Amino acid sequence: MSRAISLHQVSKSYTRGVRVVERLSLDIAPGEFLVLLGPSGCGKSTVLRMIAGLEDPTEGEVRLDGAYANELPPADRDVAMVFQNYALYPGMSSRENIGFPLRLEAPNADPGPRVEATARMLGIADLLDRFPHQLSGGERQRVAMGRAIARHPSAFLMDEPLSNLDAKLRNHLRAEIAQLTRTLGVTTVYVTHDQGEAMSLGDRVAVLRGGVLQQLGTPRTVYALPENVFVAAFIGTPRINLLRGIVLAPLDGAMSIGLGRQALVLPEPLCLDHQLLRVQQGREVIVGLRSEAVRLARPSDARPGEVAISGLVEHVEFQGHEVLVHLNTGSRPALVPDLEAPRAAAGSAGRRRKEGGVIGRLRGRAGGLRAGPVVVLDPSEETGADRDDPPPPDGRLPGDLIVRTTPDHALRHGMQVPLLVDLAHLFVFDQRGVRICPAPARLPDLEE
Ligand SMILES: Nc1ncnc2c1ncn2[C@@H]1O[C@H](COP(=O)(O)OP(=O)(O)OP(=O)(O)O)[C@@H](O)[C@H]1O
Repeated sequence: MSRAISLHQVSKSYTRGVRVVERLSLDIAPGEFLVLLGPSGCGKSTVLRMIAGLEDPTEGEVRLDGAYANELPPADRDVAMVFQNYALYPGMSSRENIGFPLRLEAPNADPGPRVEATARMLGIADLLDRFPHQLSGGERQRVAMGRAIARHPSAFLMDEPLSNLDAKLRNHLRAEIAQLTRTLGVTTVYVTHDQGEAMSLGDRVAVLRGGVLQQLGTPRTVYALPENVFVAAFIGTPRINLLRGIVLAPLDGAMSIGLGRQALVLPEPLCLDHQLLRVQQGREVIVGLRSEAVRLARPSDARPGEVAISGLVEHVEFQGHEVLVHLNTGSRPALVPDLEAPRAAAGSAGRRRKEGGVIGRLRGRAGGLRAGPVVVLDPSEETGADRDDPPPPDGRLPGDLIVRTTPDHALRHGMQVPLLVDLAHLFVFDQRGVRICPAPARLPDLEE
């Protein structure tokens, strides 16, 4: 039997007053594969542990198949957990490790047939008599999966089960997990900070930031219609280009979005999404362009909906089948604080110092957003650097725009190249980081 799992307004505090999960509501259908995705420390494991019964919610309800389950002991929840560190008993063989929970459940039954059937399913039948120290990482994780599967639980809870493995094995086991959970039809909640893993495994992905749900949707939706700049930046590689822009909507001329030294001129007649941007006239916004939204081509090659800008080649990253070109277009990048990991220490000190500055203002505007502002419009205000010469965010190479292209372009540092931006792939976010183009599905009531 596969289980429905619901969280209703669930919050968790370990320390009084500090919520690591904030009013989280999720409905996971029987047989669904749901991925909890977010950066380190955003509360993913805590959510999983509350579903498993290993942590009590401070507020809210956990429901299993619709029934209130906050007080149900872990052993009565019929869920199996798989951990990052395998958690195998070192003194037991694979056979004993896989059979252990079966012995606990039914001490008088012979676990042998189920252990062997599970091992065959996972391709580890020949490893049953080995001990954990005689197994590779991938084999250990298969045994750990076997221990979870053999019980025939009604849900799997997996906490970064692949993160200790090398990239090749990770991809391989990822495909196995996808196939296995589909075959078994068991509800699975899977925690990861790896967006690629989330996108390839999940029926739906729940993106968390600072304990707050940012978006819940299919991989396709969170990629194509991110609700805010954090989701846009967290999902997709290379990371979406985020540039500071200003909406220019003169009464007597073409509407455009200024990007520092250049502008995106919005083609007439304006589509509905661009018409709706008119109310932002004069306001700062964040422009999001994924690498596939921009191509290296001359203005004369423009297709309908494409507008021309240009960029100076700063760096060329050869990737074999494609090339990532880092360009300087004369615009300023916008930062997403939680994702600029190497900056964390200096950034948080800077944040404290600048509480009254732009961060404070943004925090104020963000209102109830406990996780703080989603975006920092000006990196120089974060770093205290010279406004005219903002350094590239740490961990990123110079340039404000990364474009993907084929390896046949002969590109050199310092070349000026023509670019075409496909406005069908234009994202615009407001100063709080909320997506305003494409327009949100439900527009606010204009009477409000
Ligand atoms: N037992 C605990 N006592 C106090 N604080 C805790 C405890 N467990 C977790 N936390 C804190 O709660 C926050 C969320 O932790 P959690 O492990 O859920 O995050 P995560 O998203 O799973 O992170 P990671 O990907 O690094 O495992 C963190 O700030 C963490 O330090």
